[in-house]
Amino acid sequence: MVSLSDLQVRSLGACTVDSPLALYVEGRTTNEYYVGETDRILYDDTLELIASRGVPLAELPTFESGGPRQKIFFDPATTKVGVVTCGGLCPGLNDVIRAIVLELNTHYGVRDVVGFQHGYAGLIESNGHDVVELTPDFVSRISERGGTILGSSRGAQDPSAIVDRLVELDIDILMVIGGDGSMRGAHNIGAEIAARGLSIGVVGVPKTIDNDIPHIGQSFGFSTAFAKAAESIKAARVEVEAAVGGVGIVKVMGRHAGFIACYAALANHDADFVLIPEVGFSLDGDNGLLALLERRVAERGSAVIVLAEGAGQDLIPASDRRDASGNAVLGDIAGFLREQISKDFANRNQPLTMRYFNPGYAIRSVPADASDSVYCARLAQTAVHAAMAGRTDMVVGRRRHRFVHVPIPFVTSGSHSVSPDGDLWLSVLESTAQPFSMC
Ligand SMILES: Nc1ncnc2c1ncn2[C@@H]1O[C@H](COP(=O)(O)OP(=O)(O)O)[C@@H](O)[C@H]1O
Ligand SMILES: O=P(O)(O)OC[C@H]1O[C@](O)(COP(=O)(O)O)[C@@H](O)[C@@H]1O
Repeated sequence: MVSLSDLQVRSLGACTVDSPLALYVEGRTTNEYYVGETDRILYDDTLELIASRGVPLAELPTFESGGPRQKIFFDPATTKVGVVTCGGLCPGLNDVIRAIVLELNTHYGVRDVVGFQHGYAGLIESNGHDVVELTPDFVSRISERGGTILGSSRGAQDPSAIVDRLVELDIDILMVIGGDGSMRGAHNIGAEIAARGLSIGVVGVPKTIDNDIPHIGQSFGFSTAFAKAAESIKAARVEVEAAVGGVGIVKVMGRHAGFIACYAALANHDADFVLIPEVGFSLDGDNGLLALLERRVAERGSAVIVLAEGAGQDLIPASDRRDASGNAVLGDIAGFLREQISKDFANRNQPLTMRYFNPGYAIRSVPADASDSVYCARLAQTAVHAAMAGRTDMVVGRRRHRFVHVPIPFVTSGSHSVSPDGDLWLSVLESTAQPFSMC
């Protein structure tokens, strides 16, 4: 088993760059390691993860740098590429589709690009969805619109039927824009392709508005989404300040991760309490939400609660419902809090004006902002370079300002969430109310 300190010793010169294990520090302050021979990059957290699984150093999986290759695998003149978007919406989907098409056309001369409609369902012939021809003209202005021009869906689809369709349509590369579920699907499709001995590449561009995919840094569209969420928090602040005993609840998406709630709360200073799935909280007691809220409203006249949808699930009856893809359907924490707060204020004879905001779909359906738009384009370009070079069963991501190739199993196992001891959460606590949810 290798420890991080072993690697650090090696990185300081114990190995030469000719050794397959050779590591040297590329930038000592960033804690990233560049494997000279393979043009691969390692990071502390990856090394720790791998070391904790007891993987021998020689077998360390590493992240290959993204970018164009001198040798490509597919002949652009005969290559046909399919694009699909799956799962929930996210700002920037159309930017990614656009940039994939333009990169394939402009830099590689690939003219045959098609889109499958409504997620993996569009790859099942019997569902009867037409295939859309994606030309540079067709995609040139699509990034001005939110959502995805291809449509999306949830729900299990048979990888074998999908590969049948890819073969039937002569697809050489399938580009999947989707979240962890989509990438599990992409991995299964890749396995079916490998089992049949076919040369069809499957390359992913990871998508999640919740920003909870591990190993890829910030996901595209997230920054647009939390900026939009911040607008609702501001609106809630205006409303509650005008009311007598104003309490605002702004529910944002975030099934398992509270990044949208935290970043939106930090973007301006209108939130008093931020509730996220990663940090439990209680309603009752001196340090419980109800007492803190009552004090806040008594002192300042109003309060705004930013609530990630996955927060406080232990306080309400568990639901055994699942969505079409098998994701657990969350209990209605916002409804529960509204009820409890109303009862509590009534019991204390304290005036209350409740304002409830649920901007979830409004947040994720907007077009990407300028920064996300550029990020989407760069991710898409990296994905095209990887795909044309014959890479498969991988996604692209940006880590520490660098575009890399990440094997799909890395992004479908583990999770990325707000660390209760980390800088982000501590900043939220400093800028909002008491650390009640740490109890
Ligand atoms: N565990 C899984 N194995 C294979 N395919 C899956 C799995 N989960 C989801 N999928 C496929 O990925 C698609 C999108 O998954 P979903 O969980 O809804 O969204 P996301 O990709 O955003 O996580 C679904 O339509 C389904 O076909
Ligand atoms: O109503 P839908 O489409 O099922 O989406 C709701 C869910 O989608 C999300 O935005 C995440 O979607 P993905 O898992 O597809 O990325 C969650 O935050 C939210 O719970």
